[in-house]
Amino acid sequence: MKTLKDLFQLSDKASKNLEKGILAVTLTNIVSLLSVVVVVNIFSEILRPLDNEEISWNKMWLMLLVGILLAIVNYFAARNDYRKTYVSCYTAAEDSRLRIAETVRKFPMSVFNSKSLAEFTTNIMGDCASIEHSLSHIVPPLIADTISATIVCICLIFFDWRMAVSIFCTLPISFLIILANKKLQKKLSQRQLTDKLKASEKIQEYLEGIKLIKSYNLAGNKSVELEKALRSLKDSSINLEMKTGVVISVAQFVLQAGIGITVFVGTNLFTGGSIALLPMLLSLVVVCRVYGPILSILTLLPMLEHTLVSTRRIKELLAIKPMTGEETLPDAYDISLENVTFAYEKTKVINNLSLEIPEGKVTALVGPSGSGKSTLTKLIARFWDVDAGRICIGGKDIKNIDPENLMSLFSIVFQDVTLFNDTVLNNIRIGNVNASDEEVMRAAKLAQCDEFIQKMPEGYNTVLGENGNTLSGGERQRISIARAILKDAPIILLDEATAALDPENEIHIQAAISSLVEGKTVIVIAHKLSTIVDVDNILVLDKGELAESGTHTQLLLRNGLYARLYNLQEDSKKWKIA
Ligand SMILES: Nc1ncnc2c1ncn2[C@@H]1O[C@H](COP(=O)(O)OP(=O)(O)OP(=O)(O)O)[C@@H](O)[C@H]1O
Repeated sequence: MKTLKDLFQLSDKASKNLEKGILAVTLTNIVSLLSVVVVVNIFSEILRPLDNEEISWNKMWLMLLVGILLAIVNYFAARNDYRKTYVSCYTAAEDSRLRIAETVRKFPMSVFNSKSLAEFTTNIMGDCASIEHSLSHIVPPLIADTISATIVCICLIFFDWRMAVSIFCTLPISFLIILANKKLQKKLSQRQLTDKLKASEKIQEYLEGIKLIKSYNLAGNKSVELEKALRSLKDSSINLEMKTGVVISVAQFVLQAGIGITVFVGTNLFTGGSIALLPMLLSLVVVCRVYGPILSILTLLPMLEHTLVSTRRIKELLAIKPMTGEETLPDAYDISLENVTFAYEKTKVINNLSLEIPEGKVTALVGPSGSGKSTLTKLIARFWDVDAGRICIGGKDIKNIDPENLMSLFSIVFQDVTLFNDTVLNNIRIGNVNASDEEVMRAAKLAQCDEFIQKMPEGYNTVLGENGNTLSGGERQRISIARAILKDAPIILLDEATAALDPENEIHIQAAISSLVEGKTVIVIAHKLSTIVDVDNILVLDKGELAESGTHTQLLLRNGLYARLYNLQEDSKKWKIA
């Protein structure tokens, strides 16, 4: 019952259609049982001459009319059943998928740390498909069959209670067998779906790491892991099917023993003269017709249990609290951190950090690897919420600003650039979806992209392919800068934009960045300290704390961590590969 409630709660629109669908299936079932009554009545009339009685043609015509009416009702009910059921199942799946996609967008990044991409894909595609299937193929027949079997049972009790008892006496035992195995069924379903998820993760890992696997000759090792996951999935799937199959078969066998009991009881009652031929025949026909829906209930119940796992996973996902905030955006863009502490899991990455980043100036973040530079920029953009302290922009605590609104204040150039399988024009337009073609091209020119884009087969209309694999690292970064220029946000976060580039590309990128940062509040994470010697302010982080701050000259004079890092880099320029 709880499973059904959960399923219905997933989509209001779908559940309304589903109710109509269920009503239609019930009607179809009842019509098909009534048509048996009509046929039996016609036969009993045809057999009358054997008892030297006259056929009642009035009754025959009435039965014929009822038969035609039932056929018409059956046609419309079946049509409605089909339409409403399928509309509702696809609506529910669409609603769930859209709700998940919408909710996922607002999740704090901590959720992505604890859940793999394969898990999200499984939730959005696999679990929703499972709900789709259960709403189209399990729930309507299950409810409708239960209603129609109950109605038949009640009618039969009034018609002849002895026949009713013989028809339904095995039913409670069959249900007990199914219910007694509910726990086992749940365990097996859970295991199979977990194995399915593991297999998806392994396939994704294998495909994503294919370059690495080839270069390190890991094909053997990695495919062993993949094979193991797939074998485990096969085993748990077979286990689930076999054990469920055995339980269902036993329950169905017990139920069908009722046919023999009905024949035995009916014949005895008839030969004993306590039941007429017609009611006895009717009971025998009904036993065959009503067992169809009951057998299907016995099969559908375990399948519904399987859906419960998917429904629960989707409910859990939708229950994750998104980041919220009601305050309006600030008018000023100076950034201040007050005693900020943050840990990804347990280890503190930012430790009681306080600092100021002035508006309209360039501030560089430097420090040894792992000192928390990237983390700090992610906290400023509210990808994560701080554990203690606060971060303010223009005096407003960012925890009180809706993250999506807040994002409009930032243009971010990440180290790894994501490109979509779309035209160059549309890939840049991600910075501002309302920008005209001319505006996109202007941003591309400022970001030094125009030259290489013009050389592409179809210029700005060239489709980049899967993640823009055909572009060089420098070209990807320039596209990313063009996006940021197009967004024209007041705060720029630059994450190592010039790392690992050849000198020519670096000159292009520096020119692109100069266009981007003009008049903005800029935070740049720099590993190449030579690129930031002229910036307004340098913040040196060490183990999540502010070690030093000042201009390049001030910091060199201080002869502390910055001076050490700078001198090390200057020395490393003299290194050669022997
Ligand atoms: N998503 C994450 N989940 C868990 N730990 C993380 C995550 N991202 C970073 N860390 C850890 O937090 C610490 C700080 O990482 P961060 O990337 O902020 O440092 P960084 O100074 O930018 O380093 P680098 O210069 O090498 O990029 C590191 O120990 C890192 O392993």
